[in-house]
Order: sequence, then structure tokens, then C-alpha cells
Amino acid sequence: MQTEHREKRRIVIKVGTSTLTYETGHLNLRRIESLIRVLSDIKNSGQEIILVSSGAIGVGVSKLGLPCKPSDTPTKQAAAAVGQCELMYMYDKQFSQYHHNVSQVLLTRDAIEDDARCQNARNTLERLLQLSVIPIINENDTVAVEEIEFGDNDTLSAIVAELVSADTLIIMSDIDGFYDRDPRLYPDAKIISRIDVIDDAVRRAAGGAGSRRGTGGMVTKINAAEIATRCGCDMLIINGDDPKRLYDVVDGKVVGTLFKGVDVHD
Ligand SMILES: Nc1ncnc2c1ncn2[C@@H]1O[C@H](COP(=O)(O)OP(=O)(O)O)[C@@H](O)[C@H]1O
Ligand SMILES: N[C@@H](CCC(=O)OP(=O)(O)O)C(=O)O
Repeated sequence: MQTEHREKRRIVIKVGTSTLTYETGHLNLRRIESLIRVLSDIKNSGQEIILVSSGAIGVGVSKLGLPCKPSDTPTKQAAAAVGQCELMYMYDKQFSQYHHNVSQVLLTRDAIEDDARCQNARNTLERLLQLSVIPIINENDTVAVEEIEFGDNDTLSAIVAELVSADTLIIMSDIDGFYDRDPRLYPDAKIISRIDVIDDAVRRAAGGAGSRRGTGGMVTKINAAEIATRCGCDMLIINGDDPKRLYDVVDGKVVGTLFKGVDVHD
């Protein structure tokens, strides 16, 4: 997909709820501050940054003082409406410290599946990047019902990477990378540093659901890798516990797991 020559590298970064919050459900301010500083610095160095941020529901639940994540749709969507606002307030305030403008882009699947609306979303993102604005993307949780929802932000981030023909998609997770089996169940599991082909063995290793606060586990990350790599975008899974790791990725060091994008020029 990276057909036209671009001077700046375009990087989509996805952060999950478990990276943005503590086990208590409250914001992990130290980590978020570090993330925003590192992203600002990477942008200053001349790369284009698009952030796909989860956390709306989790942050809303915490702000409303609800005892746990609700299971009914209206309360979940109400929590997302509150949390999204809080998230954007925080991003806007903190990116402003580094003189970067941010924008909120909320998407649903139907906006991507319809050709005209998809083109519209692409044009808007392109223009935001031209204007040097950092798009901050989430699912539009308050209106998303099953038929139009992405369901998880791993998939959403890959669709965004495809939409903007990103060079790299970085998924920040609660684990160091992709292992040959779930390391939380099998302590002797080994990390895989590079995957060129996503086959059944890889899919089997992805195991089941992930942590309590995350939604997708590795299955949705492998789905994301399939979407991203087939359009030539490299995808990495790295641990989100230390945002400075993003510097290593940008510097081309071996970190986490790299899913190598196919060569679309063949
Ligand atoms: N093969 C695997 N390699 C690494 N993690 C795996 C694997 N299979 C399942 N997992 C689980 O996926 C979790 C990461 O996904 P998730 O809980 O959605 O968190 P996040 O949203 O932070 O990425 C890991 O903590 C781990 O328990
Ligand atoms: N859109 C939802 C998050 C969906 C999602 O995939 O969450 P996560 O597994 O934390 O990346 C929210 O903002 O709460």
C-alpha cells in the first residue's frame, strides 16, 4: 500500500486499557505522561503519529465510581461517553505541553465498509496529518452496536493502519510480545522475535482471551497482524509498561515481536 513516496514515516500506535490504567481501574498517570512525552518527541523527530487509544469504558467506570465494568450496553456506552471525554481532556492538556495539537476521531465499522464514507475518513486523517495534528482514534462506543462495531481496538488499529497506508503499527500490550504459547499459563513459553508468515501454528499459539482489563488477548492481535501485514505494514507487539521502548522500535532495534509486512511492490 505504501505506493507514493512519503518523506515522513507514518506510525500508528495502539494503547490498550491495561497500559493506560492501574489494576484499580484508575489512570496510570506516570505511564501516560511518559507515553505522551515519547510520542511528542518522536513526532518532533519528523515522524507522523496516529494514536489509537482504548480506555473510554474503563476510565468512565472509574470516574463514575461504578463497582465494576458493567455488562449492560446502555451503562457501558454511558461509561464510554464519560471516559472518552476524560481521556481527550488528558491527551489535549498533556500534548499541549509539548505544543502538539490533537484531534478526536471516533469510528464505527460501517464508516469503513461504505466506500464513500471510508474515503471521507481517509481524507480527514490525511488532512489532519498535513496540518501536523495527532489523530487520536477510538471506536465510537456510544453508538456502536454489534452490527457496526469493530469490537476491539487491535482490529481497529490495523484497519486504521491500512486506511492511512501506515509504515508501522505498534500495539502496546501488557506482555513483552508474542510467545509460542500463553506465558501466563505456560511459564516456559518462549518469545518469538519475528514472524514472516501467519499460519495455523501462530493462530493456535494465540490462545484464548487476555487479561481482565484488556478485551482481545492475542487472537485479536493476530487478526490485526493479518490485516496490517497484507498491505505492507510492519506490525509490532511490545510491552506498554515503558513507553521509552518506542524509541527502540523507531531506531530499528529488536524489541517485542515483529510481524513483517509483505512486500507489496512484488
Ligand atoms: N501466545 C501468546 N503470547 C503472548 N500473550 C498471550 C499469548 N496467548 C495469550 N496471551 C495473553 O494475551 C494477553 C495480552 O492481551 P490483552 O489482555 O488483550 O492485553 P492488552 O489489551 O494490554 O494487549 C497476555 O497478557 C497473555 O495472557
Ligand atoms: N473502545 C473501548 C476499548 C476496546 C478495546 O479493544 O480495549 P483494549 O483491549 O483495552 O484495547 C474503550 O475505549 O473502552
